[in-house]
Amino acid sequence: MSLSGTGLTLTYGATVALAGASVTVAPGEVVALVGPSGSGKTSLLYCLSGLARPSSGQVLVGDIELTALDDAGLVAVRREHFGFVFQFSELVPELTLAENVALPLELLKAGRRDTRRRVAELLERLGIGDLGGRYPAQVSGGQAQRAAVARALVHRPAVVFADEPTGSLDSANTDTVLSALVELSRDTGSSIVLVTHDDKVATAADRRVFVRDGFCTDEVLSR
Ligand SMILES: Nc1ncnc2c1ncn2[C@@H]1O[C@H](COP(=O)(O)OP(=O)(O)OP(=O)(O)O)[C@@H](O)[C@H]1O
Repeated sequence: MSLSGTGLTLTYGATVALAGASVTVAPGEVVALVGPSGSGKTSLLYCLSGLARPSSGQVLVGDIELTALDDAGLVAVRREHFGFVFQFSELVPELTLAENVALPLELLKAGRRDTRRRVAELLERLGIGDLGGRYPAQVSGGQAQRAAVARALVHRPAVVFADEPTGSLDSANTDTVLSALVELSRDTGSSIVLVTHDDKVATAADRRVFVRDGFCTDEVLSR
């Protein structure tokens, strides 16, 4: 599914976070949003993913107009078509890693056996196959972030949104988490929209989109 945002604006009181930003992400494409601090990268990611409503502009996911949906419609699209990875893994502390990874499939009412198989396969591929029974507090930050990547991809979403997914990791864990995210998304055909300050992470993307003063366009980027 392609994803596009057109003419997105977002204001917080007197602060203009987005000033008419436009970006299109092709199916399977990995796009890094880069730019100075406060330029609007996270705001853009939030508007594209339905975590925030733009003040004006349009977001299309395939032929679904995200910006026209009510809250229940937004939740349904996010559950089925999107996956999320944040800077700190934000796993549910009361659930084991395997239970955390299974959550998106359970919300979509997937069968129990398929869920168990898919969760085990992903944990294995991420090198944490033996940690499925542990709770988030019992694993390292890098291991928790790998589980967060598994959770974002378990339901084969159209788009994974990742806000500083390696921002809290050392360089070895950054490499592991980043390559897992990109490789697994190739398998599932998911596109990735990621916000990063790390040049190495941005280089792993198919394309970089420069956000400045709440603005970006695909034309500027392709220069
Ligand atoms: N919840 C909020 N309330 C008020 N202002 C906000 C809020 N979120 C963001 N802003 C403001 O909107 C602008 C864009 O912020 P945003 O977080 O999108 O930038 P960013 O490029 O992701 O920054 P960083 O790289 O520092 O994370 C900034 O001026 C910021 O202070």
